Amino acid sequence: MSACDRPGLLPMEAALERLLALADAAPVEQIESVALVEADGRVLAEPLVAALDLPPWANSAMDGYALCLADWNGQALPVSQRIQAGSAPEPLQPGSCARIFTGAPLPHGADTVEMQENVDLDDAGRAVFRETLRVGQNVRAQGQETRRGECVLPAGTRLGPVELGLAASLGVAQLPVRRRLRVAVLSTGDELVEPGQALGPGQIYNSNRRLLIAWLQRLGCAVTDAGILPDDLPRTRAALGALGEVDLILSTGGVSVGEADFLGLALREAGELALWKLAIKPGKPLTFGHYQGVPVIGLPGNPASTLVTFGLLARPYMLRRLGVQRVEPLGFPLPAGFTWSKPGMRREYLRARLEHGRVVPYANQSSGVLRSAAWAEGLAEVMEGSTLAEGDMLRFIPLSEILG
Ligand SMILES: Nc1nc2c(c(=O)[nH]1)N[C@H]1C(S)=C(S)[C@@H](COP(=O)(O)OP(=O)(O)OC[C@H]3O[C@@H](n4cnc5c(N)ncnc54)[C@H](O)[C@@H]3O)O[C@H]1N2
Ligand code: MOO
Ligand SMILES: [Mg+2]
Repeated sequence: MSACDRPGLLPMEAALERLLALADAAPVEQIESVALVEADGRVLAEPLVAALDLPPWANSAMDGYALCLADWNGQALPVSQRIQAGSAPEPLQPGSCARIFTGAPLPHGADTVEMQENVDLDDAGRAVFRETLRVGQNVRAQGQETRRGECVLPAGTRLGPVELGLAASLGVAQLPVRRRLRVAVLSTGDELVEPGQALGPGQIYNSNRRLLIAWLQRLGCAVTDAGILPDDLPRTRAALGALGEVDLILSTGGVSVGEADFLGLALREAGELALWKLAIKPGKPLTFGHYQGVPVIGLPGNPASTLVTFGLLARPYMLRRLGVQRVEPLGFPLPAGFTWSKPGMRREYLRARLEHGRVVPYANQSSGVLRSAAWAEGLAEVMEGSTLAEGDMLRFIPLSEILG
């Protein structure tokens, strides 16, 4: 029996497909204009079209001498002007060359730049060109990077340092972005206390809350911290109903089959439990539903399960709601540095790192062990039903690809 055949266990692709379809059906459409300095991590709402050529004028790629090669007879040329970046040159005097520096505008009439290392100055201060020259060498033509009117970034681009630099290079000071996704974070569990407090009997510190809030902030979300919810059905209902205007409720814990797992129960009772048991490990009891019309993603409470399901399912869902098209991490193939002899029913995401070019998993893969992810550099994907010998290829998803 494969994982796909196993009753009630949904394969990863099917779960993601469903989540993305739900996201497509509930897009965040509002747009706001933000200064570039505020735009890191936000999602571009309209295509960015160049309003000017880049570069705006031909300029020199080297420190050296600019000349008109067509008019040159191979003789030493007098230096008729000096052009620094930021200056406005005179047209090039016929029969002369111009001293020029990197990024300075080419004077009208010049078509070629020779780097200064290949030029000598004779006793009369004329430039002697030692090497063969080629028309256009070391010249960055106007519009060679971008022509006015070209789309340089499509709508739905997630803005990062490169995109912001590109927008700045085009003189754009403000960008239209989708408004922030408003996410409420709920931690469920009677056993949870916050760091800084004393641990009572049976209690543990709430780690998921900090993990998720930091991650959501990196994702550009507006976060409502809804604190800790006790394992109690009436209070779960009340808390879910009191979260105000949010686009998503993200909870951890309380979604498995235990008698104290009330999140799933509250959603089922409201008639809006949509999901699922997934064929992935960790992360099997991921839950999706709505509460009074607001989407709810119930992440499994075990911290490594929270990490994997948020990174591989909730994060893509959230980005898609903002209009990002490619939302899944790509990862890349790498050879396994371990063997896997027992094919599993669920696809496994091992917290792993690279050692000597091979993927090595953390020794303790229990889904309660968050330390595994702090040690790891990525998630090693072991497909359901498969075995691995050392050197077999698997997909490695760097944590850096999903953490942000
Ligand atoms: N009989 C079964 N029991 C369990 C199954 C199952 O199929 N049958 N699935 C297991 C799997 S797999 C997972 S994953 C967990 C998921 O459980 P829940 O999502 O209901 O989460 P809880 O039971 O509330 O907590 C699980 C675990 O994680 C700890 N936890 C919860 N929240 C936090 C937090 N904010 N910070 C740190 N640690 C947290 C909690 O104390 C538990 O140890 O269910 C299995 N059981
Ligand atoms: O599927 Mo659970 O998340 O392994 O512990
Ligand atoms: Mg439970």
